[in-house]
Amino acid sequence: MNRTLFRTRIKFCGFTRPGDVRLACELGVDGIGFVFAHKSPRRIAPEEARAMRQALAPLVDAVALFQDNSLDEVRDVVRQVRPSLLQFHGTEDDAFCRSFGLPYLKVVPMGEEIMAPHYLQLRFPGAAGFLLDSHRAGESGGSGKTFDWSRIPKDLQKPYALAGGLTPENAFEAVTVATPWAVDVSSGIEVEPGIKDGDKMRRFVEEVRRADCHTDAATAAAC
Ligand SMILES: O=C(O)c1ccccc1N[C@@H]1O[C@H](COP(=O)(O)O)[C@@H](O)[C@H]1O
Repeated sequence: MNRTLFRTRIKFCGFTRPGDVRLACELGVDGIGFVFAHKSPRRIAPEEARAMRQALAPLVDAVALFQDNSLDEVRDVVRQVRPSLLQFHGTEDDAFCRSFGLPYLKVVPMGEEIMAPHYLQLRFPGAAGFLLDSHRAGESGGSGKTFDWSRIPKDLQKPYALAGGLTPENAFEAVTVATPWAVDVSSGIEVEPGIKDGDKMRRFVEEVRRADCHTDAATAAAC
């Protein structure tokens, strides 16, 4: 991909407080994630997410994150929260993921041997993109652990978001090494699960933008 003028998209995930959502939007984040996965310490009720959605700035995606939630649970979130993007971390198949009529990201667990890219494409033809996270299939995401970025297949046929253990300290390297479409972070910008740290959020965005200027000589000249 020609990365001149390219800007790595940033998603911050696992919000529980409207003030954190407002600050993330002011920092220029592209997506705000709300977690509905049962095992997560960041899990919120649809009613809470609905209230927090009001804090989103225009043109910022509200992302609803699930991990093997039931059809009715996802439907209820879609109805109440009106997310613009869904993110599935579990064993959901393409038919399930696309049945809500919204674009979705399917998580690829990088904690084990991954499917060949052409097979991923065949399994999830309806996915808007993939999200590469460090856990193994069946384990929870949001682990705060990185994986070996050199294992990312070169020929993924859709845009991908890089996740797993990203922090302000490694965001620059992550973007320059992996050149993802987007980065997604939860624990690396927190004081504790669900409680975001304003300074970490700001430094994370700064580091991604610094990397965007660095990855292409022409872009660097413009930055
Ligand atoms: O954030 C969670 O609690 C969570 C729970 C279940 C599945 C995914 C979860 N979060 C996602 O996990 C990755 C990486 O998170 P981290 O930065 O390593 O903490 C990211 O996509 C989160 O959206």
